[in-house]
Amino acid sequence: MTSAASTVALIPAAGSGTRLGAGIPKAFVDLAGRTILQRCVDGVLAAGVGHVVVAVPADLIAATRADVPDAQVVVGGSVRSDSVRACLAATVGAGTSEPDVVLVHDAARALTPPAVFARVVDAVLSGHDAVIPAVPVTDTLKRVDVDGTVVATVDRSPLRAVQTPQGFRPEALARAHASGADATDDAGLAEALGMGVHVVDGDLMAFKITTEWDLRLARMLCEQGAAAAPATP
Ligand SMILES: Nc1ccn([C@@H]2O[C@H](COP(=O)(O)OP(=O)(O)OP(=O)(O)O)[C@@H](O)[C@H]2O)c(=O)n1
Ligand SMILES: C[C@](O)(CO)[C@H](O)COP(=O)(O)O
Repeated sequence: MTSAASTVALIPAAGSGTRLGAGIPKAFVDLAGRTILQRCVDGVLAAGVGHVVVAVPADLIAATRADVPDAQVVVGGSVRSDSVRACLAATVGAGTSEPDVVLVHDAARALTPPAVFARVVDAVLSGHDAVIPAVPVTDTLKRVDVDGTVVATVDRSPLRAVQTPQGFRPEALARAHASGADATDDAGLAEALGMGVHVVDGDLMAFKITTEWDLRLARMLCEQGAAAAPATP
């Protein structure tokens, strides 16, 4: 990552993890001896990010401050976009000196390699307002109706699965979130305003821990010491 640049990472970690079904908020689930959130913050700091802001459920603020003492901790919202806005308000909107780049990174993408951070940050510094990492789609995709009948096979060649960290110039991210709208990712809010969004290569190791299967895979990778090794798409 370009060392002279100042970078802030906003980490939404306030989700409940319904699809994982662990009985506790997903970011606080054990991942081979550390929580998912701790591993995520470890990765963000190892990538050279200067300041980290984490949004968590209100009742886990104190526990999070103990778990990730190097991070600023704020209360998240009821949807992901609200949690990102809570992080934004505590940093970019709080009158502190403005960073060169703001990253938004899911706690649930805990094993993201440093090279992905570097590609995203470098692309923002080279002049893009908004940058996302993405990987090609590898399965055949079909549109299916509510009765379970195939409507069409979709051309997958232009499609990409989008990951985080997503990188922005601070002003661009603030503008994207100004409406208070919700979207599945931050770039979606930028797109809705007509901003250009630049795509760089993601990495399979940046997968999102969403289901029990993902968690098993992440635990195996950590136990094998593979978490720091990049995996190409
Ligand atoms: N109100 C919310 C919802 C989600 N997130 C965060 O956004 C990231 C991506 O969301 P996802 O993986 O879908 O997490 P959950 O919303 O917890 O999962 P689920 O939909 O299965 O409940 C996660 O790091 C999650 O903690 C958040 O900060 N605040
Ligand atoms: C932001 C994201 O990880 C990009 O793929 C994704 O959109 C989060 O979606 P989720 O439904 O909240 O997991």
